[in-house]
Amino acid sequence: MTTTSDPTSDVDLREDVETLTVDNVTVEFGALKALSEVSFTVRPGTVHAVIGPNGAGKSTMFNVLSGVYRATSGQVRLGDTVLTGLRPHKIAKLGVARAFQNIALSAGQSVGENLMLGRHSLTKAGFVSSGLRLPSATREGRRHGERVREIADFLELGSKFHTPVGVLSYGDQKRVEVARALCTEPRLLLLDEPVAGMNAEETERMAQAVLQIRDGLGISIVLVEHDMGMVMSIADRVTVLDFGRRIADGTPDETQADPDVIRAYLGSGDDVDPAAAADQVHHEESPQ
Ligand SMILES: Nc1ncnc2c1ncn2[C@@H]1O[C@H](COP(=O)(O)OP(=O)(O)OP(=O)(O)O)[C@@H](O)[C@H]1O
Repeated sequence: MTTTSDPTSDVDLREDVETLTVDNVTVEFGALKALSEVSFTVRPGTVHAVIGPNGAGKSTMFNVLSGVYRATSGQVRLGDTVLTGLRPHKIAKLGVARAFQNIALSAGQSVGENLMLGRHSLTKAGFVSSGLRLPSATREGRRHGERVREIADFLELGSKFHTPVGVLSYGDQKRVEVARALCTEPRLLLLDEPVAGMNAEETERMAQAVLQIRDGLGISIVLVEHDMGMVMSIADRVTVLDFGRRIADGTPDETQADPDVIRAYLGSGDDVDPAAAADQVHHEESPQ
C-alpha cells in the first residue's frame, strides 16, 4: 500500500481547493454534548481522518460538516466562506460532496445512470431542452457522459458501467457511491466510514481509491472512520475524538503513540487495537 507522505510536495492541487477550518465546534443534544469545542484544520489536498471509539462524535462531526446538523456554537469555514448555518444543498454547491455510510444508490439503475444522477447539479440544459433533444442539450449531455465515464474508469468501475448497481458486490457499490460524489466535481470530499462492513480486500481497494482521488484530482478528503488500521495507513493527519472532545491531533505516527488515544481505544472495549494498527502500518511501510 502507498504510505503516508507529505502530499503538499508532490500533488497537483486543484486551484480552488482551500483550507477547511473547524473552529471550536460544539453540538448539544439537550443536556448531551456530542461535540465539545472541537477544532482542527484540513490542509488543501490532504486526507484528514477523524476517528474515535463508539459514541465519540464522528457522525455528528460529519453531519455538521455537511450541514445536516447545526453547530450549537463554533464555526466551520472553507477558505473564508462560513459553512456553519448553511443548508446541505448550499454546502454541496460550494464544492463539498459527501458519500454516505449507508449506500444510497438506485439499485435498479446502472452504474452509469447512478453517476449521471450525481452529475445532475452540474447539468445546465433544462428538462424541456433535454426532452426535445436540442443540439445544445445533446452536446452538453455528451460532455457529461464522457466525464462520468472517466470517473467510472478512475475508480475501476468502467467494466461495470452498464451493470445494475443492485447486483454489484458491496465493495463495488461503495465505490459507486464515492464515484457519484466525485461526479459533482467537489473540491472537498467527505467520506463517512467508507470501509464499514468491508472485507480486507475491499478495504485495501477503497484505501487505494482514496489516495488516488487525493493525488489524481488534487482535492481534500475528510475521512470519518472507525477502522483505525485503514486510517493510519493513508491519512496525512488524524484528529481523534473521545466523548465529543478532541483528545489528539497529529500525524498517524504521533496519534497512535499518544497515551490518551491508546487509553480511549482500549477503554472502549473496541476490537481495534492501536498497537496492532501501528504494526500494520509498519509492516506495510517495510521495503519489499
Ligand atoms: N440526533 C441525535 N440526538 C441525540 N443524541 C445524538 C444524536 N446524534 C448523536 N447523538 C449522541 O451524540 C453522541 C455522539 O454520537 P455520534 O453518532 O456522533 O458518535 P460516533 O463517533 O459516530 O459513534 P459510532 O462510531 O458509534 O457511530 C452519542 O452519545 C450519541 O448518542
